[in-house]
Amino acid sequence: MVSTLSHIREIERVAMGAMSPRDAPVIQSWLRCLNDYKLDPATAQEAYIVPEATLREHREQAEELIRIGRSGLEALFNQVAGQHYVLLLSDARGVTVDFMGDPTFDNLLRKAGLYLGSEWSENRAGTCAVGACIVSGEPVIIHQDDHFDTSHIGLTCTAAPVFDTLGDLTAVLDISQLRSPTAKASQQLALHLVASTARRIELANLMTRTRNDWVLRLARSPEFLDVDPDAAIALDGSGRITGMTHGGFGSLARAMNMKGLSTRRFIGQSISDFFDIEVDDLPRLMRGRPNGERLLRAKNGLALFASAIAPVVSFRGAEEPAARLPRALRDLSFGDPAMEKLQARAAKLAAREIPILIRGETGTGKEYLARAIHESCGSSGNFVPVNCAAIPEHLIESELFGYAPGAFTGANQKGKRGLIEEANGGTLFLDEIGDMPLALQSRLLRVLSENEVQAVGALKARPVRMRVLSASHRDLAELVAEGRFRQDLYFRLNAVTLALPALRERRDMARLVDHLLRRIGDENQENYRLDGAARAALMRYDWPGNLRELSNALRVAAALSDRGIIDVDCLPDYLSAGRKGQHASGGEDDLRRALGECGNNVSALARKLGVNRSTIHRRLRRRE
Ligand SMILES: Nc1ncnc2c1ncn2[C@@H]1O[C@H](COP(=O)(O)OP(=O)(O)OP(=O)(O)O)[C@@H](O)[C@H]1O
Repeated sequence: MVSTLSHIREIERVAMGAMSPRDAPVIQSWLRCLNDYKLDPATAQEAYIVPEATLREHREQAEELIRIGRSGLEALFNQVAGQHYVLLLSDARGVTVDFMGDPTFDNLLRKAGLYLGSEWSENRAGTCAVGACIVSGEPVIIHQDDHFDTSHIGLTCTAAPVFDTLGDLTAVLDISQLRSPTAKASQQLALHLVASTARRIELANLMTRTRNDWVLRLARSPEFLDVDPDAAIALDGSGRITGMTHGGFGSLARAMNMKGLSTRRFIGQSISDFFDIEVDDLPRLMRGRPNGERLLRAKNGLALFASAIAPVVSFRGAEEPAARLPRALRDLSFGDPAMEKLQARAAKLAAREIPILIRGETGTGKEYLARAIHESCGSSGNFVPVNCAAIPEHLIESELFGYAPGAFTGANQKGKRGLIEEANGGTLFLDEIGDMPLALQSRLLRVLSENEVQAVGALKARPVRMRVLSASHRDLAELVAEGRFRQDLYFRLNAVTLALPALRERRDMARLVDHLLRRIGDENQENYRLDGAARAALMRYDWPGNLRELSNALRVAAALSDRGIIDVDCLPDYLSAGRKGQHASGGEDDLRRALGECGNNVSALARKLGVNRSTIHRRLRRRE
């Protein structure tokens, strides 16, 4: 094996621009380690295993992926049985959420980081298969001293990406060995195995998530059409593409001479834009017909075998589970599996006084969900939202706890009832709870454990009883680990977590858009309709501002429409131009630039981005 010193020297030579016989992805990753993450090849760092609470959160968020990926992992593990391979399934942040390895080597594997909870992001671990795959989105072999960090140069690791149906990287499947032959070519079979398992996981994921849609399986050879197709596409009732297996469709798109591999470009477009079929032709491609008849042709002439699977649940059927939900929780989603699961859990929890932590990016509807839970619980008290990030720090205490008459100079003579008391008998919704100052966290904890509140300057505490819902877009477990959030309060608020998916992850986008348009139409007593190009632009966009941004964009579009027809000109410029908008989830420098463009007016920027003012303030503060 290569010595540590010669490895460091080689990386230094590459940094100086020397030619290297190594593969391009390895060199690119080394340069990222040096230039972007400022890693030092001379400083070896052992594999990092995240704390147990963090692992639990990552696993909870990847619950469905783990379930779907499991059988793929098991099949692959059986294929390589006896060869001392270890399989890791990591999430998009590089944390290993599922693992399969020989328990005899447990200690060695854990030390090498080939274990549950190990973090293989490139900026932490240096060049490694999982990290390089996350950055490039391509399958990759990182063999022995391809690794950047000398701690890992004994390992061989091969990884393939797993994309969700909309084309976002959602996981990485990795196959590794502690010891292997010196030649990198020895891992080619591993590369093939891991890539085909990733393809199957993508297919299984598509099949689970698109129960209400048609699925069109495509293969270049008729024999594999029903058992192992090259790719699959999901289509809604009008023939619009709602999802696909990314890896498989990417290679078919190449064969169809379509430039640009991003499958996002296809979402929302009609199937007849790419193939010589209409939605009405799908039944003739169903199983049972001879394979020879199940042919379709791409626009460039490429012939493919196709097998269509009808929606498992009809649209009417899809409404049945929703009908069993309390009214307030019903129109939260329209066939998105993750949201349906969340709605069912929320309905069960609504009736009990269990504290719930709602997680989700800005604008995903955390407050909307909290209100729906409150309305479903049958209490007659108030719903009192408190945005902990928006209230200035010196006012939070008196706002929340209230104050006694003459408690401090400038206070109202009669004193003031705090928001906690306002919520007595109802629901207190603590939004952005991660921004609550530490000193007040202790006081809040006391209220929750003792069911009484003491106003500022008051001699006696008053009894209160309410349900507490809280929300954060930040990782509270991380704040706890950093000592910025009290662990006891975290456990008290987080009896259970409901995680709202980002809009770009949702599978019911088309129906959600129709629902929001219907709602806007009811308010304006008008009927709105999107033309094909406008709908495609909406489907393609990333929606960093989530539901708030979407709902604002539709409101503006409705106002600009002619006789209710919404075309691309009615959409915000950043949508109709097809570029990604400048948005609050981008870098803080982008945010400063965007703020400058709005004349440093935070309200104007918040309106433009479709987020709350507090979100902008918070992100700017984080930069300071
Ligand atoms: N399921 C839904 N159906 C329709 N509109 C929704 C839904 N969820 C949220 N919205 C709308 O989206 C906007 C944002 O929702 P909300 O304020 O609840 O998000 P949030 O996650 O709490 O945002 P923030 O992180 O900025 O506090 C609101 O205008 C709300 O009415």
